[in-house]
Amino acid sequence: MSAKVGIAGAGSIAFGTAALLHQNGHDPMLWSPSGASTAALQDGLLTATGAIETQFDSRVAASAQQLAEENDAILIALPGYGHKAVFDALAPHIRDGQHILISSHASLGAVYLMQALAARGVEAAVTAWGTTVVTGRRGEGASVQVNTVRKKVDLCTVPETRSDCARAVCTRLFGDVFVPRDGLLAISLSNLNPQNHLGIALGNITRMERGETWSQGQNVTPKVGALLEALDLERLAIAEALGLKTKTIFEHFSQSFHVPISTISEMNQQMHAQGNGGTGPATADSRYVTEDVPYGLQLTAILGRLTGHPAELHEAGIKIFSAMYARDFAHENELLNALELDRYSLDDLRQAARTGLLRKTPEPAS
Ligand SMILES: NC(=O)C1=CN([C@@H]2O[C@H](COP(=O)(O)OP(=O)(O)OC[C@H]3O[C@@H](n4cnc5c(N)ncnc54)[C@H](OP(=O)(O)O)[C@@H]3O)[C@@H](O)[C@H]2O)C=CC1
Ligand SMILES: CC(C)(CO)C(=O)C(=O)O
Repeated sequence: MSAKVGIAGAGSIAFGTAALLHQNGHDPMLWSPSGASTAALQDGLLTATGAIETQFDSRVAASAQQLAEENDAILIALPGYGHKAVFDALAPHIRDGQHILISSHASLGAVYLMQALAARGVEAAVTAWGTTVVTGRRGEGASVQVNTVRKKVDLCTVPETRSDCARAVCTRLFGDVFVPRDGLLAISLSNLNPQNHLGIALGNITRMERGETWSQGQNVTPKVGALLEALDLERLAIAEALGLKTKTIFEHFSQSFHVPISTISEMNQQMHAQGNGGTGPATADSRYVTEDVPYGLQLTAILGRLTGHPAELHEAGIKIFSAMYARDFAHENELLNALELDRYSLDDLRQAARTGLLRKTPEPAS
């Protein structure tokens, strides 16, 4: 049966995911928070090329309220720095039993949203994806180039009692690609973009700043690849300390970009050779830094400190980019700031990762 899916966002992932939903027989509706990114759909068909080839007339929402009210499920598909504003706009209109999917989840955003819903007495299931189900870039007008449809996407749901039901919903909408993970901390640690983009942006910052057109995969040279592998070891050490299973960087590139396992540099050279190595950012004002540093690296750094496995390269990346951009990326994260994370212990975070609600664990009576 065809489902109505509201998509908050109208950029590359929103368009690509709408195309996948349409291809799977469902009925997407897009919402652009400013209205700017859906303007091209007023008199144009959404046109996908690449890994998905389709063209259709997409529904467009005029407001967050319309998006929530006219759809069965809601997918959040925009950069992490827009999540809080979009959750605040949607939360008053979400109803009992509705499914909210976050693609990709950033910085315990699912907890922020669950708490807003709990304050209204609404019981909805919030599902966090470790990444996106497609990759791509929006092109001219209402077009999107879909570079890849992933074979595996990690997910978890809060409250965890809704996990099976939420996974069934995701599978019906997007296909049998979802791998259940053990709560929101596992999902946070399974998003590899922040660490990968740290190495890629650091190694290519002058290209970005000068607005050059450059191949991302080809420029994961052996030394950039070695940095990505070292960053990965920090992330895996934190996951292990938390008793959580997450994929390695080698599995990530192999499952997302369909290349055999080798060194990370060689895998990226192979992606470049087969045409899905992607194009790197042509501006320093890129989400590879402005999203991934505050909304990705920062949480890994916090978890590293809490578990006694400091993520030194991640921490150094936050400091280096803060110096380059003259910003304080460690304190820019609107979601973590709103959750006041430093008031809570690691055990409180572990609970919240399953329930969606961040509460102080009562001190044992002395
Ligand atoms: N593109 C890719 O291949 C991949 C992307 N991702 C992740 O997926 C997510 C979406 O990425 P992508 O679609 O490429 O990003 P885009 O930059 O294309 O997203 C643009 C959308 O984000 C909205 N937006 C931007 N800033 C804000 C803000 N401050 N408040 C509210 N809305 C805002 C825009 O709003 P408006 O409509 O008002 O202009 C627009 O709808 C990101 O988290 C990204 O890291 C992960 C893996 C691959
Ligand atoms: C290009 C790609 C797929 C890999 O870095 C990506 O994750 C992004 O655009 O955010």
